[in-house]
Amino acid sequence: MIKVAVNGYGTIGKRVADAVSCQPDMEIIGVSKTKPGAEAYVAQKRGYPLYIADISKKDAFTKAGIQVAGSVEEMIQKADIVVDATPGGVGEGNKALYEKYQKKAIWEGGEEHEVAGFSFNASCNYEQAIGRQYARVVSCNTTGLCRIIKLIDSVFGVKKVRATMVRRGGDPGDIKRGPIDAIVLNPVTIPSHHGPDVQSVLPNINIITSAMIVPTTLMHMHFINMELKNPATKEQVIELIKAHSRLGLIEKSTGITSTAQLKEFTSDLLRPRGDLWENGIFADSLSVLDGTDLYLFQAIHQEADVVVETVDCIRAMAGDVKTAMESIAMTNKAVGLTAIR
Ligand SMILES: NC(=O)C1=CN([C@@H]2O[C@H](COP(=O)(O)OP(=O)(O)OC[C@H]3O[C@@H](n4cnc5c(N)ncnc54)[C@H](OP(=O)(O)O)[C@@H]3O)[C@@H](O)[C@H]2O)C=CC1
Ligand SMILES: O=C(OP(=O)(O)O)[C@H](O)COP(=O)(O)O
Repeated sequence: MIKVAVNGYGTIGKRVADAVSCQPDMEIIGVSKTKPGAEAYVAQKRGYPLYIADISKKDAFTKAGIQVAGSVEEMIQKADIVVDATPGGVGEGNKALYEKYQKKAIWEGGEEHEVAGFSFNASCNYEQAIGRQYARVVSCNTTGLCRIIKLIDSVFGVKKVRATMVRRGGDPGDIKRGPIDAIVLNPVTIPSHHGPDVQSVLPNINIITSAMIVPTTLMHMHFINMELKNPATKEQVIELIKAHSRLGLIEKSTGITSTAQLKEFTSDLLRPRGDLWENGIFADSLSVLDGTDLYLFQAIHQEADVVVETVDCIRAMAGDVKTAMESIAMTNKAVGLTAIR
C-alpha cells in the first residue's frame, strides 16, 4: 500500500483524502490543519489521523474535542508520498521539509511549475511521471483544457487554441471571496496563466487564453476554439469524447444549459459532494465550421477535476502501475466515476 499524507485538508485536500482512501493500493496515513473547525471534525469522523502545522496549537484542538496525532513534520516522516494541498503559494515553503525527509511530493495548481519542475495530467503525460520525486498537478482550468486539447490534437492535430475562462469567484464554502457584483478581468492582460500552464504539460500546443471572474461559486465555464490541422466532423468529435473516460457529454435531451443545472444533476446522481470529476462538454455547443474550426463550451468543476488526477499522479510516482490507461481505470472505478453521457 502506498502511504499518502495530505498536507492541507481543505477544498482539494479533503477530496483527495477520500479518493485516496477508496483506492485498492493506497492508504491515508494522515491529514493536516492549522486550526480546529468543521473540516477537522470531519477528518476525525472519517478516521484520518490529524496532524497540525504548529504543535503549540495542540491545546486549541484538544479543547475543541479534536485529537491531534502529532506535528506535520511527524506526519511527513510516516508517508511515502505527500500531497501538498495547502493554499496556493504556501506549498512552496513546505518543500524543504519534503527534501529533509526525502519524501516524494505533489503540489497543486496554485504553485508554480518550478516548485516541482514537472507538471502533470494523467491523460497527457502519466508515463513521464513514473518514479518521479516531485510533480505539480496543474490547476482545475488547466486540467480541463489539457484533457480536451490532448484528445483533439492526437487525432486531428491542433494548429492553434484560443480559450476564454469564465472563472467562479470562490468555492461555495469560501465566505471571504468575491466579487459580489462585478465581472473582474483576471488577469486584465492576455494571456492568462492557463495557456503557459497548458504548455507546461503539452509544450507543442499553440494556445492563447484569457480569463475573468464572475459572482458564482459552482463551476468555471470555458469557451474554446481550436483550429485543426486536419478536417473533422461534429460526429467524429462527439464519438471521441464519448470514448474518453474523463470527458463528459451533456446531451440536449438533459435540458442542461447551465452550471447550476449541471451541479443539481451530479448531486441527484449521488456523486460524493455532487462532484463532477470529468469535463462537462455541452454537446449542442460543439460545432465544426469550415471543416477545421472547432468550437465548444465546457463546464469545469474546480473542486473536483484535479482530485482524480492527483490520485493518478500518486500512482505514477509510486512507480508500480506503468500505464495511464491502467491507473485511470483503477482511479475511476474506485471513486465511482463513469463520465456523464
Ligand atoms: N479550490 C479550488 O477550486 C482549487 C484549488 N486548487 C489548488 O489546490 C491547492 C489547495 O487549494 P484549496 O483546497 O482551495 O485551499 P483551501 O484553503 O480550501 O485549503 C487549504 C488547507 O490547507 C490548510 N493549511 C493552511 N496552511 C497550512 C500549513 N502551513 N500547513 C498545513 N496546512 C495548512 C488549511 O487549514 P486551516 O483551514 O486549518 O488553516 C486548509 O485546510 C492550491 O494550490 C489551489 O490553487 C486547484 C484546483 C482547484
Ligand atoms: O486552480 C484554480 O483555478 P485556475 O485554473 O483559474 O488557476 C482554482 O479554481 C483555484 O483558483 P483560485 O486561485 O481562484 O482559488
